[in-house]
Amino acid sequence: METSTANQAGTIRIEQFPAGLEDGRPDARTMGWFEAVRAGFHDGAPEPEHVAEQAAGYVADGRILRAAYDDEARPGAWGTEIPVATYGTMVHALNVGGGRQLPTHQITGVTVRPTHRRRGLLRSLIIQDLEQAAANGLAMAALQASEATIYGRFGFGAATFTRSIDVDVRERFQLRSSSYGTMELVDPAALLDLAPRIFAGFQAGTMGSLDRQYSYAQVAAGRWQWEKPEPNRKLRTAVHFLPNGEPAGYVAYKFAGWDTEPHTMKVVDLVASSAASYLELWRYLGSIDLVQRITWPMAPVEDPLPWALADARRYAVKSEEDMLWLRVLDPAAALEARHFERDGTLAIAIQDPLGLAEGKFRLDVDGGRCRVKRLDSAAPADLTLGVDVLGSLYLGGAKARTLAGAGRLDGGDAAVDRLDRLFGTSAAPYCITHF
Ligand SMILES: CC(=O)SCCNC(=O)CCNC(=O)[C@H](O)C(C)(C)COP(=O)(O)OP(=O)(O)OC[C@H]1O[C@@H](n2cnc3c(N)ncnc32)[C@H](O)[C@@H]1OP(=O)(O)O
Repeated sequence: METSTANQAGTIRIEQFPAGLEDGRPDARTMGWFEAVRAGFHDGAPEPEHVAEQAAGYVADGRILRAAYDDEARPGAWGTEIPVATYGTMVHALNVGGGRQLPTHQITGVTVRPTHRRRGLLRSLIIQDLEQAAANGLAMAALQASEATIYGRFGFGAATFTRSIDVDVRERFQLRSSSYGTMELVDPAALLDLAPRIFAGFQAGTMGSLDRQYSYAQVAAGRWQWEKPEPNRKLRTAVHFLPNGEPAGYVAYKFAGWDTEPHTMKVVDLVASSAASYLELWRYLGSIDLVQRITWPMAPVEDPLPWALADARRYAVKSEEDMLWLRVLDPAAALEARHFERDGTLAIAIQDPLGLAEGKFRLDVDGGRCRVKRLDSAAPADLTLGVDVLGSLYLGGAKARTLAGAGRLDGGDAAVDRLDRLFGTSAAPYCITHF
């Protein structure tokens, strides 16, 4: 697909194409996209020995790439085949509670060349893409934001959060519970098969989790690093097996080096399909000799670990960050897909700067299922909120009371409480998939 957009940068040609391989190499458009996206995130030029594997990963993910080209050649400038803006999408399942999964439109790899920034290129790309995703029947879009100030204007709200933690594992590290099942150090290669299997258990049981793309099993297996498809020889991996022999959790980790004080083990990936497995992974990490600290940037905000420790002060939260941002494209389909823990009724007015989710809707929740009816514009609403606020509320990761206090939604106290009761979840949503 090809379109043109006239913006303050002049006429820019936008193309949309699937990530592609030709004779085992990225095709020309995919290669140009790689060049541009790496420059956009301040990485070096793509390394010839890596691009084929990376492109194969993109193909496996079914990624669709968008690229904006400025065809006006200037002497010595980067070739016109290298886009001035990049944008990528793929679709994976989002756990929306009660084990239900909602196909979700993921946006990634958004960059605009410094020479073309702030001329409306991102705006053109994202509007075109969101409209297309909605027309294709996708009810939800998601991204992770490099800066918190960019995507609210396009209807995205922060929906899940994670903690970066340091755990002191010197002599006093001890769990209150007795051990369960067995931990085994395994060859990282075994994770190629085990990691997706274990993650499937996590995905099925964790509201807010997004299914993972191709690169995750490669990283857990030590075949790739996060930054590039190059083996990670420092990686160690251990698996938790239930008493019946089923693999239920894994941790991939690497030593930070003897020069790092305190001596630190960095968790690269940690996935547990149950709370018990989660604690066994930590029991294992805490038992590694010569290590004084474990670091992990993806801990849950409602983390059982400090409560499981004999000394909770071994556990320090270094920061808490937004992780998944959600954008409702179709309110009726998104809300009807979600599981609700309580029944109730509410009429909401949604304001959407792009018009996609604009309107008034009545929510009737019965037995965990929501039925949504569109109301006419004159109908009264209990609450008025922006579509970005709905994105933050959707998984229960933010409370209406908090957002009302911030002046982000309009309505009486009783309606705000009703929304919180309706959308409340027994566990905070949790996503450990970067994309
Ligand atoms: C999902 C992801 O991939 S997140 C990664 C995002 N990419 C990066 O952080 C890489 C470095 N940054 C960039 O490449 C660019 O600056 C981008 C992609 C963030 C913005 O691209 P641009 O083409 O300059 O944005 P564009 O001109 O369309 O701006 C659209 C609106 O967003 C605003 N905006 C753009 N970037 C930013 C920013 N970094 N902070 C705050 N506002 C911003 C603009 O002011 C404009 O506002 P308005 O239309 O409401 O007046």
